[in-house]
Amino acid sequence: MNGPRQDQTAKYCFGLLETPESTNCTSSKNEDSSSSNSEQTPAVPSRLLASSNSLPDSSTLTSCSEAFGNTSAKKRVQTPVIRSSSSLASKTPGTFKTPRTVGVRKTPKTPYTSSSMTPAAENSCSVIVAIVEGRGLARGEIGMASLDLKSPVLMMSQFSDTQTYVKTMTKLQILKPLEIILPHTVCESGNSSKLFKMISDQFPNTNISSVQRRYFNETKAQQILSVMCCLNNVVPFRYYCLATNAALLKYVEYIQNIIFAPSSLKVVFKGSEHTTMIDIMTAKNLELLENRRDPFSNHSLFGVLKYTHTAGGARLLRSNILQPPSDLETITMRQDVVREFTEKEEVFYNLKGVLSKFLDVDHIISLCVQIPKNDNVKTAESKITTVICLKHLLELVPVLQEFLKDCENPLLKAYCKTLEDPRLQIVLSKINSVVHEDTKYQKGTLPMRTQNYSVYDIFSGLLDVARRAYTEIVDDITSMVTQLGIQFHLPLRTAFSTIRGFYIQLCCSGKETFHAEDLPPIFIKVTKFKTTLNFTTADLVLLFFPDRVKGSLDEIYLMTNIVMTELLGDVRHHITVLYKLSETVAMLDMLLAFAHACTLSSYEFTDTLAIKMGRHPILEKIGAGEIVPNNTYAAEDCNFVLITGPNMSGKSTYLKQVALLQIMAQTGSFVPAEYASFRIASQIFSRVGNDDDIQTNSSTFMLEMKEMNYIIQNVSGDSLVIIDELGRGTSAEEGVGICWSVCEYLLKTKAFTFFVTHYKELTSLDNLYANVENYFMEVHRSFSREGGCEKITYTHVMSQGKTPEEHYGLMLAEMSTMPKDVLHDAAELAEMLDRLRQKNQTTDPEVARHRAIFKLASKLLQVARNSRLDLASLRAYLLNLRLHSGLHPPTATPPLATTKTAELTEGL
Ligand SMILES: Nc1ncnc2c1ncn2[C@@H]1O[C@H](COP(=O)(O)OP(=O)(O)OP(=O)(O)O)[C@@H](O)[C@H]1O
Repeated sequence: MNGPRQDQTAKYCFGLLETPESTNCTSSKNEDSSSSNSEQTPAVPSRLLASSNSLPDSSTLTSCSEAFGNTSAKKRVQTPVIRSSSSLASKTPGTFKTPRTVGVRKTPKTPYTSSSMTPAAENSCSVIVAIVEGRGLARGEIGMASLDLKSPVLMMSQFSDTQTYVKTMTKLQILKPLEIILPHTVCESGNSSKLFKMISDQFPNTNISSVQRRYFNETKAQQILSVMCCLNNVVPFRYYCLATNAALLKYVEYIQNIIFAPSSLKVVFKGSEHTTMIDIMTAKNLELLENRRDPFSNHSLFGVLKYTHTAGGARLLRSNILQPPSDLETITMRQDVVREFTEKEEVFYNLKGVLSKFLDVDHIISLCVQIPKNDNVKTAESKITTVICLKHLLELVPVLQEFLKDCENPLLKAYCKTLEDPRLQIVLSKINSVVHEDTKYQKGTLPMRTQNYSVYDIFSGLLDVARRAYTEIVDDITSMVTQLGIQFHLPLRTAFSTIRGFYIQLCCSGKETFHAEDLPPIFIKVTKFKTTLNFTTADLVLLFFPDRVKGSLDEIYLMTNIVMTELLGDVRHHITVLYKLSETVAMLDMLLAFAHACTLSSYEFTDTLAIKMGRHPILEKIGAGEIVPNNTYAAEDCNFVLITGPNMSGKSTYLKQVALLQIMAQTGSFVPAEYASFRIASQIFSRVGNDDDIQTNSSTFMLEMKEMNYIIQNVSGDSLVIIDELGRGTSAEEGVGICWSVCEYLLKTKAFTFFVTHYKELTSLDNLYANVENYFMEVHRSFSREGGCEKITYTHVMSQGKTPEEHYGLMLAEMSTMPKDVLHDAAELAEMLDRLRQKNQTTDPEVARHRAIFKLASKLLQVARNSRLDLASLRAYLLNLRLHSGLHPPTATPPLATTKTAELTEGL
């Protein structure tokens, strides 16, 4: 064990070579605390320091070096805490920049350092938490990493949260952090995020520090953790929680000055409460958000369900697919809503109609809460637009409420009540006191600009004059463009963009196509955008743009800005009700989308997974050819389903179908099946991928092993696991060995596992384990006279038992142009190996008897838990069960079902 790993002392290196200076960090801390000049902060290993940019523009921010007892906060605001040692940085290849941290609140009292621990410190907080939130469509996706300085356990979690951040706050309450680290972008003064504000409010005694967002880097985290994690520890493939780890670990090293030994850190992944954890690889394998082959196609689960009309609804759908709820009450409540929507067609269409008019509520809220650093025409314009959009939203609220008022579902009633909140109307009347009542939100920059000056003439005649001047100018431009259109017989129209100003647009999407070259020379600066040609004329540029138009508009905006700033200040007092509105609209939109996608949806939640005639939802969306439905069954007595069958018979499709239907059911959506019963899964795992991971430089085999290790370490009794062709990246013997031991590991758990394999040896697992059930994909062979060879027809039907097909790989190969003698030799060898294998596969009658007893006992238990039959039917069913148990000779009594689930059990 004298390899290089041992030489890495208590230090992880971010792609840097180790140098002796790095070990001096701890001892230098005390020297640093007496210094007031943060540039000399020796707490940071100087060789790693790199240049830092200017600090966030905020007078409230104080330097993190306060943590080390420095006093001159003001000076430190101007001077970055961690500075580069340029000479050293330039000498070190690939120097890693240090996280430039800024303590937003007071000094954290670090109770524990790697070198000392006082008794008093033992009871105090010692957890440092890093949090990051996704952006754009991923907003609400929270990554969290926490490290208890008292024990080297790194807790990671990633979950979807609402705009009220209930889950985040709950988690923080549990963690009781000493310090919270956030990306600098969310803490910037005047531009701080809602998450930052909530944390500051709810954790007034916790230090909050900001770190440059670029340190929330998932690739770096993987590098760091690969060095720092315990050898058997596996890090989940989840982007945001990984990203937080990079910032957290770097922060702990540089600011708390704590360095962990390599392979010493334990990583624990904790998903969010009441949601199912789906790791990023599984999300990719199952094509939850994106089609694997074509990222732009909508052939993904998200694409199947995306009938949403609002951005908030789409975001909610996305996060629910990635993290479906796992608490029964939530799911059944949603199911009931979807059912009500499907039953009440009028309500469905009315709600759909009004929701399609909604704008992105979250975006409008964020515009309302952002305070620009400087006021200028652009920010003034944005404020007016925000107010008009908000007015538009609030005017839709009573309409939405009206359509919901007769709904019976408690969830819909609660949403209706939210919409009744008088604060919504208070905000609207405040807006109406400033903006003309007939001002309407309109699509497009030009119409919106015209609306923007529909503010009451608070400044008596002044604003009116400016407004009139602007209208005249716009009228002049419009008539000039109309004239040009008549002159050149072209369908021209006036257009406007903030960057370009006024310009002329020619639409080329109709019957006639226009090319830039064919335009008369009067038209200049021609650009093509999708289906339009955009251009201007010298007259338009000279006469109207920019000064005349811009001057009058600027005047309007600046005058209106004063009013708008005051109005938005008032709106912010009622911002919580707007967040609630946003949540309501998003949830209604998502549930309506589920109702839209609904075809048949009859399912319940029990302890059994039983799907009758289930179909693959994405395959169905693609709509190429007939979809063959299949049944699925897994229960306590049969929680391990082993599937064999020839290539192309539909095994992988079937596996994914099971997981996709489970996810759909847990989101509250329909499932494409005749009937289904699900057991709520706390985690869904998959090992399906077949690509080499170039990014992490892993071979196929290495990747399979990593993924399997992750599953093994995290699987629990209520997980759903799908595994496709494990072990194919190595030799057949090793592959069988690995598969066998993985199967045995999973068989010890109560997880529902669906395992697809080509290794026939594994089918004899059912001799040893009564909870293994073999299934196979049926194919039909026929002789094709035309081709003079055997033909295979794929039925895609799954049946119970082991596949009778032999050497199907060779059959497929025969269809290729492989030389006949090579194939002949291969067939002979395969047959020889088969004979050997069959010799070892004999079923002991005693084993078979034990198996039958186990099955009967499990079925009886299932009946006791789920039966809803009357006494006579139950008696008949139990008699039938005994007769078919294999413990007595069966008679001709037809099977009777207790519930639909039991019916399926029999059917399968
Ligand atoms: N139930 C089904 N109904 C209709 N088409 C199906 C069904 N299942 C699979 N298919 C189609 O059959 C083809 C092969 O399916 P799949 O890749 O799942 O087979 P496989 O058995 O996993 O193959 P291999 O062992 O080579 O990986 C796919 O094109 C798929 O669209």
